[in-house]
Amino acid sequence: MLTRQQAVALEKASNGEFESLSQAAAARRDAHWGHTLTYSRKVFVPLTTMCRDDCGYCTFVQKPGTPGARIMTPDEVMAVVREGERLGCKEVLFSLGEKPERRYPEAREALARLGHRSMTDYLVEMCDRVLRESELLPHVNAGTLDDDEIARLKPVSVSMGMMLENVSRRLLQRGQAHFACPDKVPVQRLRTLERAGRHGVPFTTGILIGIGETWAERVDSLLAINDLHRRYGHVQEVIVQNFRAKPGTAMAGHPEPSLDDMVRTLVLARLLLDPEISLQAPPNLEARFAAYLDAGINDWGGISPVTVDHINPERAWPQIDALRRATERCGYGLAERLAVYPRYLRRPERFLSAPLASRLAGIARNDGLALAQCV
Ligand SMILES: O=c1nc2n(C[C@H](O)[C@H](O)[C@H](O)CO)c3cc(O)ccc3cc-2c(=O)[nH]1
Ligand SMILES: C[C@H]1O[C@@H](n2cnc3c(N)ncnc32)[C@H](O)[C@@H]1O
Ligand code: MET
Ligand code: SF4
Repeated sequence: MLTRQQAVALEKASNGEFESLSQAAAARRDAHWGHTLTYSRKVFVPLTTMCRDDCGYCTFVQKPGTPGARIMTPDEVMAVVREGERLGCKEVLFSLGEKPERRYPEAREALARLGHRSMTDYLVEMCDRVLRESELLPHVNAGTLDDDEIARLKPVSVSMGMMLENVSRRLLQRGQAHFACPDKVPVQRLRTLERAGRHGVPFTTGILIGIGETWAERVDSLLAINDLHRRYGHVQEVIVQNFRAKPGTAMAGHPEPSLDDMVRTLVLARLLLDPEISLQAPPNLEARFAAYLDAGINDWGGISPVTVDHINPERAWPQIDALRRATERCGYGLAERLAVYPRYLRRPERFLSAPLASRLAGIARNDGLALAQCV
């Protein structure tokens, strides 16, 4: 739809030019996804807040020795899951710090008390427990993963995710967002994305904008995602997320991207990515989120009636009713979806373990979720 050169040149497009591109993006969304926006009703489980990385924008991460640094116990996890079940949630989003046991003895000790040697081992156990003891479906957002980790997580989760963030290597330099972050080295992120493709894992990824990257680097990040999707067919959704500056972080004084920047980047993403890739932007990180609809998004991501957004805890989710009204005012409907997109249910032999495939087929039948509309 757009060449790299055209996409890079968009940085300088006038408002008038952008207007027509935004219409093209919305038309591309309508043609593929119809007039329905989706969301996933979920609970958010921050399995551990300890992390071996130190992203300049992150308030989720807590250093051992501070009160917030911990690993949730199985009982704590299951209490959240049961509350989600009571309120009709269908997804458990496990989001966690990356491999804290490789950096901190405190993390190794806490894991040992739970009977494990790595966070991934514990994560596999908890996903399995969620599947056995609840109706909810685990989705894993654990950062970079190796082949063995993906192979062990695939049978106990319906999908996995990891934000690419950006392919820019500049951001690893001292004073930049990803300084001292081994898991934010672009080639490591890309390898995880590729491994997920080879393992046939329905995958959520995306870019974080406003962290010091250039427009051309956003273009290259989206193109890298699209290339991997063309090889493996596994990228179910791409999130375009706006950086929010947080007090107490290295990037507290860094400017946040404007609404116009977000809208332009969403248009770029919709026009660069293959149309079957769902395009998601979070409604809780921008008060005027309804403007995203004109830029071609088709999904609002996970919304929880139970838990806060642990990554952006100061940003409350909109109530689902309010999201529905805002979506309807723009002429679109709102429908619930599962953590895994429908097209993967049509190719279960590659993308789902057999028990999960039959379980999902049952849920889709019984709940009449928005499964028909997309390819
Ligand atoms: O609906 C989803 N939302 C996902 N989200 C969005 C999340 O639910 C929230 O919308 C954002 O964290 C808002 O702060 C992610 C956000 C990330 O930054 C990284 C990974 C994910 C993964 C998912 C996901 O798989 N499904
Ligand atoms: C889980 C995801 O949350 C995103 N993330 C982490 N910190 C912030 C922030 N301050 N603002 C917006 N998004 C953030 C990153 O993209 C990470 O991959
Ligand atoms: N640590 C992982 C990442 O940055 C998971 C989300 S951040 C809590 O990708
Ligand atoms: S964003 Fe993820 S990888 Fe980075 S510090 Fe926070 S928890 Fe760790």
